[in-house]
Amino acid sequence: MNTPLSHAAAPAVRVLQSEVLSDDWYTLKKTTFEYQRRDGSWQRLSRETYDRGNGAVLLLFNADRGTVILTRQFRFPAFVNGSADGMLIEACAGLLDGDDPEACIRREVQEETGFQIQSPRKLFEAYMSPGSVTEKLHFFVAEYQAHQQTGEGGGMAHEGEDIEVLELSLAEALAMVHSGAIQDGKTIMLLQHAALTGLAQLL
Ligand SMILES: Nc1nc2c(ncn2[C@@H]2O[C@H](COP(=O)(O)OP(=O)(O)O[C@H]3O[C@H](CO)[C@@H](O)[C@H](O)[C@@H]3O)[C@@H](O)[C@H]2O)c(=O)[nH]1
Ligand SMILES: [Mg+2]
Repeated sequence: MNTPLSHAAAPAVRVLQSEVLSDDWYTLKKTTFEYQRRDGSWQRLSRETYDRGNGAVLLLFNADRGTVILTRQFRFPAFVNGSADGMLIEACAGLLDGDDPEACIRREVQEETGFQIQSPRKLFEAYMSPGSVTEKLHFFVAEYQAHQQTGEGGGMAHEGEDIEVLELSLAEALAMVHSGAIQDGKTIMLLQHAALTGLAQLL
């Protein structure tokens, strides 16, 4: 067994050829490259990568009430992969679209939930599906008070968004993770982080 740092130096990669397979919405490429294995030998590989940029996600919470705000919306990829109605419960999230992660998540929270947040706190960053999707997600938390909800949320109807805003206790949300009612990875990560830390210590 090796220590985690035994292959920490940047791996040697020689990109030989890259081909765009689809760029109708975001970009799917097929790239052929040579990778130097740990024993020094070079191996030719081919991988498809779907590049839709990076994203940000935020858990809105109220420590006094013990609650969180989540969203519920139709996700077609989940629908084609076994979700009965395709409706997923998620923390508010969006694609960076050229913004920095904090500006992005402020905008998305406003559009999707109607809340205007004060000071989001960055927790960590994570690759969510690194075998094929390039995306890195920036994780945030922010405390909310009822008076900060200045709009209805719901997302951008002209872009096809139809987002329901839910307020749940953290305990209810965690029970929904265990029952399978919440099946979105980023949301499970944030809820479990909140459970480990405790809502009062999240900020
Ligand atoms: N026309 C078209 N529109 C699309 C397509 N794919 C996405 N959209 C639209 O692009 C917008 C993206 O909305 P955002 O709120 O910015 O992103 P998101 O889909 O919520 O993404 C968040 O969740 C993802 C899934 O967990 C994350 O991957 C992502 O990083 C982010 O956190 C939505 O209006 C959606 O309908 C497509 O193939 N075609
Ligand atoms: Mg979104």
